[in-house]
Amino acid sequence: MTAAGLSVEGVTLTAGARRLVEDVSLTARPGETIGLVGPNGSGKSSLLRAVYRVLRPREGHVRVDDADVWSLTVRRLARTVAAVVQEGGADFDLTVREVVAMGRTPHQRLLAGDTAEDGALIDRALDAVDGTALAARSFDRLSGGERQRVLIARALAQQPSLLVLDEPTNHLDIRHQLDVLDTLRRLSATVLVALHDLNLAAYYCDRLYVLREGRVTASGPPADVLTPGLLAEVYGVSAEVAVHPRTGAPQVTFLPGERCAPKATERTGPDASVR
Ligand SMILES: Nc1ncnc2c1ncn2[C@@H]1O[C@H](COP(=O)(O)OP(=O)(O)OP(=O)(O)O)[C@@H](O)[C@H]1O
Repeated sequence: MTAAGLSVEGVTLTAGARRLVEDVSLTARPGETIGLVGPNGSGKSSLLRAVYRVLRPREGHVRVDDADVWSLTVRRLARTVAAVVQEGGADFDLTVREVVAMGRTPHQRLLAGDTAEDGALIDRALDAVDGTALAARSFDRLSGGERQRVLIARALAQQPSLLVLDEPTNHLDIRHQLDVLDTLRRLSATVLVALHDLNLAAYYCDRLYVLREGRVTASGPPADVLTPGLLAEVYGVSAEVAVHPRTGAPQVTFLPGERCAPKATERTGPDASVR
């Protein structure tokens, strides 16, 4: 598995007359783990959809290793980019192992079955999400968290150069959240992941992009981005941020009794520097 560079350049996404994302630029160097954070409706899922080529930008480009994603064949795209998305819970009527094996399809010749190497990759992907014991179970009868882990295993089996994940820790208990994020962190692939949990984002991501109302409002290493001022401005919450003495990562402690309103998006004063 190799890692790809990602370059999102001035992307604007629309649905009818509505602008979902406006003039967003983002880069990921090969092997980086990039976190997308921001309030509900800020455009994270829409931006991810543009990266895995479901939403075509109205303006701008998404390039993976310098190739516009819209110029790739479907097969080439599937060998390069894997996605774990929120709407991925389709009814498959397949066993867990069969669902994970679907990740190998882009690498196989037409009608060729799984090779021994495919089998080993499927086993390894299942093991990485603590899913070996689920292998013979019906995917449709799994719990929400079990399904989520299996869909992550399918993406791992795909051996992508770029892995795009929308809230992959949704439905997972804390142990499995940490296991999944540890696994992503160890991958050589480039990872773009939308996360709501700012402390997990701070610990696992090399850099963060903060979206607000469809625009990037701040970006950089977590320690630079996750400041009390930014959290008040973007989320309208009071928080303290300290470097945790054991993990070395910024740790956000929310102060629920001191909620404040998010600031208006118009930036005319000195605060414009957070952009
Ligand atoms: N197909 C669509 N038609 C109209 N509006 C849409 C469409 N898809 C998304 N939106 C709107 O675009 C905005 C951004 O949505 P998006 O799902 O990208 O946000 P998000 O940051 O992922 O939110 P969340 O954290 O709640 O998952 C929202 O206001 C949403 O209602």
